[in-house]
Amino acid sequence: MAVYTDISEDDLRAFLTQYDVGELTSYKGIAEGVENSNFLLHTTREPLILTLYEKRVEKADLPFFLGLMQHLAAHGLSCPLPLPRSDGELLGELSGRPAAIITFLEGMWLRKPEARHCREVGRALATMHVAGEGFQLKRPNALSLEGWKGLWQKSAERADEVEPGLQEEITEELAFLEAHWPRDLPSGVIHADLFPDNVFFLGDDLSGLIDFYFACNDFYAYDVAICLNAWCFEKDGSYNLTKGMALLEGYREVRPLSKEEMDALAVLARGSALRFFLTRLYDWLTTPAGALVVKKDPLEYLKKLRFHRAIVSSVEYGLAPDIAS
Ligand SMILES: Nc1ncnc2c1ncn2[C@@H]1O[C@H](COP(=O)(O)OP(=O)(O)O)[C@@H](O)[C@H]1O
Ligand SMILES: N[C@@H](CCOP(=O)(O)O)C(=O)O
Repeated sequence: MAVYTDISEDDLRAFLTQYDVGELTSYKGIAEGVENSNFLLHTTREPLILTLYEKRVEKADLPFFLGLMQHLAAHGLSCPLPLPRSDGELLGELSGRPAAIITFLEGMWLRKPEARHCREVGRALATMHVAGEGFQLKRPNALSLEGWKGLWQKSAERADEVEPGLQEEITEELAFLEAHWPRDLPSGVIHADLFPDNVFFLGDDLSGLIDFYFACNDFYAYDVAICLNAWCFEKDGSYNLTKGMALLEGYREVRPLSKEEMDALAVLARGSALRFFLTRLYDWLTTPAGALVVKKDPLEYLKKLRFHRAIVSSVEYGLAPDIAS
């Protein structure tokens, strides 16, 4: 459960006087998520989500995230909208944390997504990439090569506690990625964390995307690689080619992938696997026992990383042989 910061009813009521949302009738902490504290608010009008921004979110980045949601919603993507306060600001403060209220998105995330859902996700990801064009604010990806190195320095010494030999393996992987990371692919605003828990469905229909708090400017194909990792592997660690094919086809229905992007998929997937491995490893080693959060397993991403190392052609991800190399 991710509620790092508690709120009192009095403080919440005082906070809400700055918004035109009706009367608060109830509120509760949400037992999901990893990064921030989220609360579901019921009012005499519509349900709302209150988010208190926590450790990994820089306050200076919040105008980017909140402005992006407004931009994407205005350009045809289904996603939550931040509510302005009576003074026009999107951001306030509650219990000593930066805080915002966003609209409630109907739907549920899928515990067992199937290939047809992966196709929808591919389409939605490409729709987001297209909708993000023209968004004026920029945010470099803090969790790309330089960020990985910083995270690794904080965990390297203790990595072998998680699996013997990890220190050497990850150090070599970082060196490989530094030498082979693409320099020039089509880029723009990416979601950067489009995992199943951030995509809502109503029945089989995708109802919207949430959690834009890792969004940044980076290669579009890197976002595709993040989704392949997050959606197309089975619990036993195997890659599901049918899901990969569906996700890539869905994406390409909305935004074409160039040959350069397709050729780069394996290295981007390695980088993406390393990125989630490193944040999970850091959290694994540092989250205090008893914290109200479910820690995610870094080794799941180590297995994915090893899978991508063995890829010789992007056909293996599900791209048709005539367009893959
Ligand atoms: N706009 C929203 N509408 C409905 N539920 C939401 C919304 N935003 C967050 N939630 C709920 O809160 C949970 C955690 O949100 P998320 O943004 O993923 O948190 P975190 O950034 O901490 O990972 C989601 O799984 C969902 O249940
Ligand atoms: N998706 C990341 C963790 C971030 O969690 P989220 O709740 O913000 O999606 C991972 O799986 O490591």
